[in-house]
Amino acid sequence: MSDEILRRLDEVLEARRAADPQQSYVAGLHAAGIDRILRKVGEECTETVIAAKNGNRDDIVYETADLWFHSLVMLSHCGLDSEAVLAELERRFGLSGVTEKAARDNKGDSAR
Ligand SMILES: N=c1c2ncn([C@@H]3O[C@H](COP(=O)(O)OP(=O)(O)OP(=O)(O)O)[C@@H](O)[C@H]3O)c2ncn1[C@@H]1O[C@H](COP(=O)(O)O)[C@@H](O)[C@H]1O
Repeated sequence: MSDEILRRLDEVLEARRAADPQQSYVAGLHAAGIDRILRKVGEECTETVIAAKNGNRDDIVYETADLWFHSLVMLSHCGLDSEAVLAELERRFGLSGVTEKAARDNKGDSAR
C-alpha cells in the first residue's frame, strides 16, 4: 500500500470526528467511543488470523484491509495518525529484531 492512501484516509477519518453518525460509518464509531472501536479492532484481528490460517489469498487481503482500516480509526480516535506509526517503522528499518531484543535484554528492560 502506498503511504499516500494512508495519508488521505487519515484526513477523512479526522474529518469524520465531527460528522453525522447517521451518514458515516466512521463517525458512528467515533461517537460510540473507544470500547466499540477496540471491539472492532479485536474482531478484525481474529478474522485476519482465521483468513491467514485458511490460506485464501483474497480473504487474507480483505481481512487485513479491515484490520488496518479499523486500526487507523483507533489511532484517529486517540489523536494519532498513520504518520506516527510509519515514522516508528522507519526508525526500526534495518534494525534486526534479534539485535534490538539483545540490546533490550542487556539493559534489563524486557517490558516492551
Ligand atoms: N476503508 C473503509 C472501510 N473498510 C471497511 N469499512 C466498513 O467496516 C465495516 C466492517 O465491519 P464488518 O465486516 O464487521 O461488517 P458489519 O457487520 O456491517 O459491521 P458492524 O455492524 O459489526 O460494525 C463495514 O461496515 C465496512 O463497510 C469501511 N468503511 C469506510 N472506509 C473508508 O472510510 C471512509 C469514510 O467512511 P464513512 O465514514 O462511512 O463515510 C470511506 O470513504 C472509506 O475510504
